[in-house]
Parts: sequence; structure tokens; C-alpha cells
Amino acid sequence: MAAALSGKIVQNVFVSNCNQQSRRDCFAPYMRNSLPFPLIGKLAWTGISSMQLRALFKPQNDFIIHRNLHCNASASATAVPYVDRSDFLRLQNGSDIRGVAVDGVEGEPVNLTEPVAEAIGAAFAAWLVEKKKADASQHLRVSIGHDSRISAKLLQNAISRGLAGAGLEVVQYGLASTPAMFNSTLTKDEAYLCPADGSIMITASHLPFNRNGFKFFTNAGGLGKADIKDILERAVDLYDQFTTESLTNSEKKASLVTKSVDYMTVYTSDLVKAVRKAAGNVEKPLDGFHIVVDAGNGAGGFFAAKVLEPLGAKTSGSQFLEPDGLFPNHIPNPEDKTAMKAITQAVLENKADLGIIFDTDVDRSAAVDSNGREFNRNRLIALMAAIVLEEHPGTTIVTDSVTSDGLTTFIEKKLGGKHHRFKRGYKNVIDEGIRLNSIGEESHLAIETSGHGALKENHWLDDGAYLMVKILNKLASARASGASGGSKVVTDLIEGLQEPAFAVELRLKINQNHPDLKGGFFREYGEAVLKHLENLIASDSNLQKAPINYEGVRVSGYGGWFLLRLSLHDPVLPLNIEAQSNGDAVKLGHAVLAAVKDFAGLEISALSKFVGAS
Ligand SMILES: O=P(O)(O)OC[C@H]1O[C@H](O)[C@H](O)[C@@H](O)[C@@H]1O
Repeated sequence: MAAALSGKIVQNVFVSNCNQQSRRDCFAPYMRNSLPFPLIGKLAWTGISSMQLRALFKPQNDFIIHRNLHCNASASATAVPYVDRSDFLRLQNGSDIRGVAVDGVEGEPVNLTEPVAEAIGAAFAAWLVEKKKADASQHLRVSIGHDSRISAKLLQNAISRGLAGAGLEVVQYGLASTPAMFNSTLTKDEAYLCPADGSIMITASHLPFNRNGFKFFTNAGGLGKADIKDILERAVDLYDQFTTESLTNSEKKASLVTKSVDYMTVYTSDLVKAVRKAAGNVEKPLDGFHIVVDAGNGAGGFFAAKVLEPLGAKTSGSQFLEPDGLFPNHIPNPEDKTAMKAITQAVLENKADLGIIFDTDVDRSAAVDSNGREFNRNRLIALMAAIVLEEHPGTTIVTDSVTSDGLTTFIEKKLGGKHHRFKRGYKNVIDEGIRLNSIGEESHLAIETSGHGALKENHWLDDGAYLMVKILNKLASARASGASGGSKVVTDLIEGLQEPAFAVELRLKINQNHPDLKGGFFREYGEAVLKHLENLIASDSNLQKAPINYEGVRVSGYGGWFLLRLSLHDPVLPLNIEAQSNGDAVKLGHAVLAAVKDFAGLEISALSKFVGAS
């Protein structure tokens, strides 16, 4: 089969669970390769099913607080460990699955084990067969990719066993980006075994090294909350039926049907083609530009060598391109201050025209201009809105709820578009963009301050790399029209954006064990806090509730605004405040404190400290 497919399929890969005797040989080298610290101690097996690294290493990373790392390791050769139904269902994190896959962090026991992943693979298979109304003769195909996390390969193999055991064709891509995985459901190229009927990305975005998780796609987009719940419910039932024997059998079957393809070549050449096309089919439209990339040791390192260089850009000074699941340099997260500082410094030191930074799985990004000015959060949205509104005058820009008032003014007054400030959550924002179009309101961009963003022209694919492609197009067309000045053309696009002098996000935790919750859900408690705040605001003449608001309580006053809302996933009430001075922000903080101080189940010390009341 591989030969008949023009050599694009690398090999049929052996999906081993590395159990018993073979486990030591298979597992240890992988782990050793993954750990960037010097091993002064020894690698030791502490049981049949787990390897423990007893290494006296110096932590090079804030995440690592313990010296023992267990890579998730419940083996198919041992008894299948009991997992409570509610614990299984708790792996849902909005429209993703997330859990702890590596042991060694206090208070965070492993809950995303190999058998759990295998059950999830089998459950996704059952869900997909039902969704696609496939009959037994149709062998649905599922692609699997992963980011740089140290638990990636074990989870990839486990989930492959679940899929293959259910009779599906499994195609592993290895290191890949989340958007590439979705893209594989749209690509039509049998040489690369595409399109995939379903796709799975193994990632936990920017979370610490010990976490991991799954995102699922079909050609209709990312799966939503209800689908994930359905899959987890199916997985619980399947898991309960697992026996030692069934797990061993699925391993054998998987080894026969799992294939491997270098799909990132397809995805990256699509990005290259997009820039060339926008530049009027010029082979090297970025010739003369110096662009540095910071992949934070996640999966985005490909962007330098496989996208920028073929387009003619110089990429020297790019950093942290090598995948390293311990993220030894900084958190791969464009919202993180240290990460932004790192790419800004790289731009300035290298006198580059532009800097580009990605999160771990490349569905989020940000940029930095040649003067070190950051295009992240509101500024990235303003920039993308300016580009999209040039192409689609008057279009609606959908954003998340924590965007600034200045952004609305910029989009509506300067750019002539419409700002639809919706809810937090990339899936919410993208689905809203799609919904607006379906009811006749044209929208071409749905984007979050987190750096998630999707364009209608790109199948509403949540793709950090594609956002950067839109910026590259701007640079290339400026060069083609003879303009000089590096990234000035991009910087000029957000001229006039008013930015708050002061912005802060405080996260007020709900103590789920507090007697005030009376054993109820934290959401109900959080809603009660929000209702109380809303009532108090109504009687304060300095404050005005936002007339249109889709999430939490957003209030204007003292020349600024605040938003208190429930977190999408956590027992937390995030509070965002923006104002023109610290003093005004404190006044807004006081208004919130007056409402929340009566709720003993809420941890308000950060807010008290902020307003100087403690
Ligand atoms: O509601 P929060 O806890 O602030 O989290 C909100 C964020 O959650 C995840 O990280 C999603 O990927 C983001 O799209 C979303 O913005």
C-alpha cells in the first residue's frame, strides 16, 4: 500500500504499549530524549506499569516542582484500574478533553491514562460512525497528531488502539498543529490519505507539562460541548468492558492498521501557496524581510523553515523552535508576559522586521513589529480587523467579551465595521461568526483576545498560523508596491486605536467546599454573585450597565469599564478592569468589592489587595 501511494506514507507504524519486557526498551529512550535536564540519578522502574524518574535534576522551569515524574502508565498488561464515572466525565473541559497525563506534581494525580485514552478513541470511533451514518463496509479514517508534550506518544498510541479496535483506519501525523488536524478533514489528496473523516489533536495548549488532552474535528469543524459529553459517556461504558485480554487484542490489531503520513508538508505548502497567491504568484514575496519566530518549544517551529524560508524571508534569530515538552524557556502562550517579552527581545536584538509567536499547538499567535510593539490581545484583533475590513468593508467582527471599549470605537468609527462583542471561548466566538452569516449578517472574522482567530475565507479554521499569513500578505504587497520600512505598513494599520492606560485581570476563586454553597454547584453560586452585583450597580449613578452584553456583568464608569463573569471551565469569577488611570481602576474595583464581599465562599483577597483594602 505504501508504495502505491507515492511514498508519502512513511510506514506502517507499530503501536506498542511497551508492556512487560518490551516496555523498558521502548519507553525509556523516549523519556530520556524528552527531558532537557541532566540526569544525575538513575532511571528506575517502580512497578510493572509505571516508570519513575528518580533524577536529581535542577528544575529549569517553573512548572516542575517535584523530582519524580511518572509518565502516564497504566498498562494494558495489568488489571484495568477502576475509574469512577464522574471522574471520567470531569475530563471534559468545554469543547476539549483535558487531564493529567504525567505524574510528579503534588495534588495532581494522573487521570488521563492509556486505557482511558484507548476508551476515548473507541468512543470517538463509535460517535463518528453514527455521525457519518457509515455502514460496516466503510472504513472511516481518522488522523491523529500531537504537540511536543512528553506524554504525546503514549497517548497517541493508546487512542490509536481504541480507534483501530473499532475497525477504523488510523493515520498518525506525529508532531503537528491543531489547525493542520482540522485541515486534514478538508484536504482531498489520497496520496496523503486525505480527507480524514475525523481528526484528533493531542494537546493541552499552554498548560503545564504534566497535562494533556484531545481536540476533535470533522469537516464540519471542531466538536462542541455536547459532542464531547456524548463521547465521554460512551467512553465510560466502553472502559467498563475493558479486560486485560481485550486491551492486548486491540494492541495487535492497531499494529496492523495504523499508518503514518507526513501531513505537515501538505498543510505548510498550503500556507506558502496562500501567501504567493496573494502576492500575485511571486515565488519569494518575502525576499528581504527578516522575521523571527518563537515557538516556545511547542509544535510551531515548522513556521520558520517550512513557511517563511520558502517565501524568501530570513529567519535567523528565531528561537525555541525545537519541540521540548518541558517548555524550558517560557510558557508557549501569546497572552503570557514573559513569552511576549522573549519574542520582543529577539526582534530588537536581531533588528528584525517582524516577530511571530505561537502557543504550543499553533491555534493561537501574536506578532511584534520592528520597534518591539506587540500585536497581541486587543491590538491583534484591531490589526486583523483592519486587514479583513479592507477586504470586506462593513463586515462584522466577532470578538470575545473581554475586549476593550477602545477596540469597539476603532472597529466602528475608524474602520467602518461592526463590533459584535460576544462571549469568551474560541468555539463560542467562531460559532457566533458562523451563526451570523447563516442569518444573513455578513461576518468574516471571529477572534479572541487569547489569540485564537478564524476567518471565513479559511473555512472558519481556528488557526494561529493563518492569522500570521494575513500579516505576511500585507508585508508582501507593500514590498511589491515598492514601499520600504519593514513592518511599518502593519503598524500603521492600527493607528488611532485607543488603549487603556491601565488594564488588569483578577481571578476570584469560588471555594467549592464552603458551607455557603450548601453542596450546590459553583455555577449557581457564581450566578448569585453576579445577580447581586447587577442589583447594586443599578443604584449607583456613577456606573452604567452595558446595554448589550452576552456574558457576566459589564459596567462602564469613571472613564473605564469592568466585566465580572464566570470562567468557562473553572470555579472562578474572572474580573477584568480597564481604566485611564490606576485611581479610576481602583474606583471600579471598589464597586465590585462592595458586591462580592458578602459572599464568604468567594476568595476576594486579590481584589481587596488591588483596591488597597487589605
Ligand atoms: O473563562 P476562562 O477561565 O477565562 O477561560 C477562557 C479560555 O478558556 C480556554 O483557554 C479557551 O481555549 C479559550 O478560548 C478561552 O478564552
